[in-house]
Amino acid sequence: MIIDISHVTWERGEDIILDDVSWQVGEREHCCLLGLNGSGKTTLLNMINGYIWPTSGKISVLGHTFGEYDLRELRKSIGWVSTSLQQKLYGSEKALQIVLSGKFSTIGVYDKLEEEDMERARALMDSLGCSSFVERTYDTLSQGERQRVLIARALMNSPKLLILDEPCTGLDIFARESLLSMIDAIAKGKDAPTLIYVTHHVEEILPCFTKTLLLKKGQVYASEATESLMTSDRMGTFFDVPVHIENRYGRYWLSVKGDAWNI
Ligand SMILES: Nc1ncnc2c1ncn2[C@@H]1O[C@H](COP(=O)(O)OP(=O)(O)OP(=O)(O)O)[C@@H](O)[C@H]1O
Repeated sequence: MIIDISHVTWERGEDIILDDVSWQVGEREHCCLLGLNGSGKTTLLNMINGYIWPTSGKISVLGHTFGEYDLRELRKSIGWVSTSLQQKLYGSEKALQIVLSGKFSTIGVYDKLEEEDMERARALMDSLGCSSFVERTYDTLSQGERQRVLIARALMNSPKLLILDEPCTGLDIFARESLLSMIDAIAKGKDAPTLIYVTHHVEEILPCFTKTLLLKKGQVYASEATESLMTSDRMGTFFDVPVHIENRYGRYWLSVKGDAWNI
């Protein structure tokens, strides 16, 4: 089992941020995590990466039960691409350096690099369409270019679990589709990591994400095959708004029914 979360609750004062959450993800069972703002997605990811500890319940990631294993070691096998990571990086660093830092899961490179690390970083950048800006500083890159650099960085360590937290935020529609096709290629690759894709948008759910966890107000609303969740009825009840879901070319497209806000 890649992720095994059992009856996890996280309380902050009077507030229950995660409420009796259970979630299992098997090997290469690429999964989407969908929920509106404030539903608890980031909190759950912080927990999977061992940055916060549950008030109650049990967590095991990559077969290691929390509390019995060195989390710093565990994090080396998890690639995590998120906005908070973007904010921590040094803008003056070259894209190649940023990718190389993924080997040590550090911000900046302080350890010795081997020739094969350089080769791997360049090959990853190549496969993610970053070869034209290898030597450019991070702060000169567009949002789409930055996301690709961060994914290359996350893949440096050949992680077993790759978490992509809203990677399409701030991308235009073509940059989004281009990034999604790269993510699809990673999911289908030989020795692919298990992917967790976090989003607010059903349009971004690629066919490779066969399972979906719907999180609502800190609770698991549903965790099952994506196909069975992506119906107008179920998503309308999930969002508490009448919606229409269409499947086109294997992707789901959501529109809010015209009278939902008396438009
Ligand atoms: N340290 C904390 N102390 C108190 N409340 C917190 C803390 N961290 C998160 N919360 C609250 O928990 C709820 C869930 O937050 P979280 O960031 O996990 O949601 P999210 O689904 O990632 O939202 P978004 O899509 O907007 O990023 C929010 O109401 C947030 O204010």
